[in-house]
Amino acid sequence: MIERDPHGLPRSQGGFLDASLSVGGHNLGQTLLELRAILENATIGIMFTRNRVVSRANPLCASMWGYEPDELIGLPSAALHPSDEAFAELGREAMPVLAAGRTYRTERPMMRKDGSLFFCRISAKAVDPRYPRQGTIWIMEDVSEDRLIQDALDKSARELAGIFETSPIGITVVRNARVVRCNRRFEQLLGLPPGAAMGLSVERLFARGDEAAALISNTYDELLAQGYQRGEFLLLRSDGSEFWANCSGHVLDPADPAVGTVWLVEDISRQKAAEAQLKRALEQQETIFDNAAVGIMLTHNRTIVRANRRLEEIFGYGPDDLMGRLASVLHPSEEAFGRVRERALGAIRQGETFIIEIPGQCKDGRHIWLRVTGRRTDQERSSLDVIWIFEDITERHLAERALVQARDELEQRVTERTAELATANAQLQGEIFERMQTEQRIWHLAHHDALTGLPNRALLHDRLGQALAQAERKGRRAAVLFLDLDRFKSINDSLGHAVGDELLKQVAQRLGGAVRSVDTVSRLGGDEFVVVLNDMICVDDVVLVAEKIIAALGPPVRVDAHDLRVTPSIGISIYPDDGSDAMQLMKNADTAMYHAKSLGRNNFQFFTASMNDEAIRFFNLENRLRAALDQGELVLHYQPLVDLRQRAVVGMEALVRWNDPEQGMIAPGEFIPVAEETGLILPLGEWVLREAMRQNRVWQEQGYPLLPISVNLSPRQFRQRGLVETIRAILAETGQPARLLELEITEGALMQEVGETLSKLEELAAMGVRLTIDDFGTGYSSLSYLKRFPVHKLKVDQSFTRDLCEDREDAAIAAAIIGLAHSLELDILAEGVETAEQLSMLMGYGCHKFQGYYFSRPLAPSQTDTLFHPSSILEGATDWGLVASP
Ligand SMILES: Nc1nc2c(ncn2[C@@H]2O[C@@H]3COP(=O)(O)O[C@H]4[C@@H](O)[C@H](n5cnc6c(=O)[nH]c(N)nc65)O[C@@H]4COP(=O)(O)O[C@H]3[C@H]2O)c(=O)[nH]1
Repeated sequence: MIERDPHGLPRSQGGFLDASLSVGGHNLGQTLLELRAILENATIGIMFTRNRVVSRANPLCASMWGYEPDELIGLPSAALHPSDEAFAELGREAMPVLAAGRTYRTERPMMRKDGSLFFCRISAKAVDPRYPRQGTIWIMEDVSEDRLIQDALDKSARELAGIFETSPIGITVVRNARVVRCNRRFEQLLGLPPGAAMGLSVERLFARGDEAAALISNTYDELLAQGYQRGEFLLLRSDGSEFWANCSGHVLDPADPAVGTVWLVEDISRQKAAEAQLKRALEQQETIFDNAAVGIMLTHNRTIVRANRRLEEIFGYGPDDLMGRLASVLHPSEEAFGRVRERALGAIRQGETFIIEIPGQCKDGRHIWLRVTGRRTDQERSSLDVIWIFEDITERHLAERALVQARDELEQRVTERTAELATANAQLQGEIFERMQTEQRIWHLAHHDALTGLPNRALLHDRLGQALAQAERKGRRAAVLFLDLDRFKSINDSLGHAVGDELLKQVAQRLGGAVRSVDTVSRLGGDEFVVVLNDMICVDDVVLVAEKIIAALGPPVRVDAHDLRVTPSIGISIYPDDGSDAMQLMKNADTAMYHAKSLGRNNFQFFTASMNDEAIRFFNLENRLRAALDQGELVLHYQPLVDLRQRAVVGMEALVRWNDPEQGMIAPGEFIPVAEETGLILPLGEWVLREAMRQNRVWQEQGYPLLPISVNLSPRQFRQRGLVETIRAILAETGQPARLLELEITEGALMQEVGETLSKLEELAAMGVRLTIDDFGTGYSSLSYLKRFPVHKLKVDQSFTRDLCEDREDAAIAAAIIGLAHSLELDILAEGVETAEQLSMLMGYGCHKFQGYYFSRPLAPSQTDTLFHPSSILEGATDWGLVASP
């Protein structure tokens, strides 16, 4: 076995490795010795491995790994590595290279014996690539220190690169006036794409190209002299726009300026713009200050340090006169200034704006009014700097004072006027109240009957309209009761208006008591009343009310000393059966009322269609009568008035007839009431008067004896104004003496408006006209009046004559009337005498003058034989032996 040294080489002493050993002529021993010397003294580690075990290593290797030289030989190669994985990785990388006979190079961490690591640069090569088992030679170098330096260098280079690339400031390295390096920011500032700045001439970067060269050379000179240079330059972007840049440059190596310079480039366009803006603002502020329309003043601790032109103008000072003076100079007095200052200081010290309106004093002593605004300009300093604004409000102040004065005056006037108005208003209120009361009175008067206080026609229509609307809404009925008091006219005529009025009042009260409060009782006028019954469910209810009314009016009405009996005739129309509107219903109720009257009074009648026909007939009759009057269809018949004692005709009564071409002769009973109601009686009556007088003249001219003619005067005709004049004119016209005219007036007509009647009768009597009371006994006559009236004759109404023989009461009345006439020394005539019995009885009562069919019917004027010589006169005279009497 060959003895080996710690490096794995055969030991020389006592072995084959000595200088004498030679092979093939080479001195092998010498070679080995030289090799050992190399290994032992090499400054790099040399190691041989075979089968992943260290087979030989020089001392440096041992010291590098911290082993004793002997300890390395035979050590597995893996023990030298930090881990088995690191060793395996090296193997994977190195094996292919070594097998290819090439040198494998690497730098890797290795692990010392003590576990510490060091960095090793390695070169390895196979001893014989053909025979891997021959092993591998490894050249090792400890590069840990280099490595640390390099790492530090790399780190700082990375940090610099990071700064370089992320810097918000453009950075460029310039060499020979060209950009040799720059960061992205630098390119962005110039508007260049990445890499485009490289190699650019510095001159190209400047906006003013012509100035660039001089600028650059100056800058460079200073840069080189100081090693540092800073300046603001106007640079040019690639798109032609310009920007201001702050550029600071450093020489990279002052010892060798040729290495170049580094420049930091910052865009200060905004800053420049802000500066320009600030400058402009200051200039503007200055302009405003100088030209402001208000006075502006700056004070420092009460001293005026600045004042604008306007302030000087306001106070009448020259330019800069106020500078350095105390602010009190602008106030009327030191005390006034002190007071203002005291008030202002609190607010101003707290940084608030102080506003006040005060008087100020001009240079010439004149006082003006000012609005002063003050505000502190130095918030932090201990001294007090204040800006004051002065507005001259003298004119406004004066105007305001004038206004206040005017307002005060106005208020005074308003107060006075208000008082006046209040008085006027109170008066007005009073007047309005009075007027309202008057209006209410007027309304009441306009809508109520003055006598009874009942609703009048106008209000009735209103109420009726409401009742109909209500009935329609509820699907009920309403009734209209038209009520007329039978024989009221007679009472009125005979007992006077006062009695009649009182009677109507009491009737009104009784009617009101007979119906419900919701119903309406109204008076149309005269003795006509209308009752409206609301909300009637059936016609039977209406019957009940009508009966209630008749019952209510049943008991006699006490007026003065009279017990008056009035009975109603009631006509009823029902809504909607008898008409859909107020007018129709009223008309139909009226018609029904006439029907009730014609049926004997004191009863009620519902409207029927036949009644309506009757009304229509009445209407037609009126029209026809009017035409008849015009067309001369009226004629007069005459009936003789006989005096049996004289056995002579002592007068004629004119009775009108209507000779209708279609109907023949119509009796006055049919058309006189129509004429009376419509007013046609006035022309008709006048015609009768004229015709009667004319006929009498004709008879006189024919030789017949002079006889008075009796003419009927209807009540309306008698009341007619101008009646006396008309009669006088007719008598004159026909040439008849007044004593040949006898006027027959009914009792009722005479007893109306007694005073007027009396004067009219007296006028007629004075004229010579004779007056007869017709139908005596049917109305109410006051004996005292009878005595006073210039009446000549009474006519016993034919109703008493008719039943004289059968009815003792009628006989008694006839006898009484005849007796009355005698006692009043009035002429007496009984009408309607048809029989000898009647004649006999009447003569027995002392009546000698008669009119009736017994002597003659009314005849046409041509029948003079009968009219002037009624045969019955002689017969009567014979029968009753009157011929012999005187
Ligand atoms: N049953 C019966 N009747 C007899 C008898 N004798 C006479 N008469 C009728 O009795 C009426 C008497 O006239 P009167 O009482 O003035 O009543 C008159 C009078 O009030 C009125 N009248 C007639 N003509 C006129 C006139 O010209 N003017 C006015 N205002 N009224 C007139 O018409 C009434 C009726 O007149 P006439 O139909 O002509 O009726 C007349 C006459 O024809 C008799 O024996 N028996």
